[in-house]
Amino acid sequence: MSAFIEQLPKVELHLHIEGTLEPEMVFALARRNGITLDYADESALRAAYDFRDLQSFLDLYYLGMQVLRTEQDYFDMTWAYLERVHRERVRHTEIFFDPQAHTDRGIPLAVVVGGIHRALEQAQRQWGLSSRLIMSFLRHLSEEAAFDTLRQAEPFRHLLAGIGLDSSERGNPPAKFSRVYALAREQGYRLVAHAGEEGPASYISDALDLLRVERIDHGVAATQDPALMRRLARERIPLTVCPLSNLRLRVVQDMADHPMLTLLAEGLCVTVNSDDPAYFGGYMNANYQALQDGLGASDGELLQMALNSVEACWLSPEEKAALVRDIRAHGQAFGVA
Ligand SMILES: Nc1ncnc2[nH]cnc12
Ligand SMILES: [Zn+2]
Repeated sequence: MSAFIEQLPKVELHLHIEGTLEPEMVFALARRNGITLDYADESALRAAYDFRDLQSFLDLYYLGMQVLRTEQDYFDMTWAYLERVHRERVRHTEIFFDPQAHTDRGIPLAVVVGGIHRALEQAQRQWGLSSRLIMSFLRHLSEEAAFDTLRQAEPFRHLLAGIGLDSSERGNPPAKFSRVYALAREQGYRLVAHAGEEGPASYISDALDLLRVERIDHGVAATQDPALMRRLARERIPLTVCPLSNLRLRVVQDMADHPMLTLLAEGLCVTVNSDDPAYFGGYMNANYQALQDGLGASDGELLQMALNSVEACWLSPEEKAALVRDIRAHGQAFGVA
């Protein structure tokens, strides 16, 4: 691991907290909750992490999170992630959770949000590691179910910075949720959506025009549409790109084919993120390292991506300025402009 990457101050903007459940924790929580799993042990589960596409991953992701039952389970999962990324010099993180994947199993939203929020607060107190929480709707479910979830979230409105849209992209276009997004916008939520991961470039334009999102999660399909790329660059719409996720879900066949540096060279506000690190082979450092090793990204390009993450995040201008200073000082210490 390069010392430049290890010590670089980082911001994460695309992380599904349920995607941080390592097989060891899945088994520990299953034992604690008296749940029998279909896999013999941790290594059998890990061996199943060989994905053909997004759906084959999602099937296992929804299965793994069924071990989460109590407020303490949600705390432990979130705390394990925060401890890990604190060691990787992550200074700020914006975290997705999938409420419907829990409430549909009978877990109250108060349990889910309570456990996650308690861990986020402790990380802020203990290490000054700041965070925001983003509630993500499952796009394979109905518009009505998303409306219902938005209503259920009302008591927790003050703990939720924004809403997102994830799960099976193809066949579930942004238009399906335009009315839900309009209501969430009225309620003061910030808006993001997954678009252009497996789906077409038109889903990116639709997320901008129909959902009015301020950031696109993934967005790598933008390379299919030069006019869209120019628009994303001109409007400085951030893309929260996840290199190892794209490789493991076969969005790209090889890291050498990844469009990250093309997007950066075209002037887009691209950022580096881990998506579901327990499933895709690495947290933040590993994603930066993969761009360097597999794509030949220079330290200067990685520094620019780290600065882009600060630009794209939801901290105050003062907090952003402090982070920019630290990232630039890190660059100077390594002789990178
Ligand atoms: N990469 C991804 N795409 C869509 N939905 C997700 N849920 C968790 N990870 C996801
Ligand atoms: Zn994602």
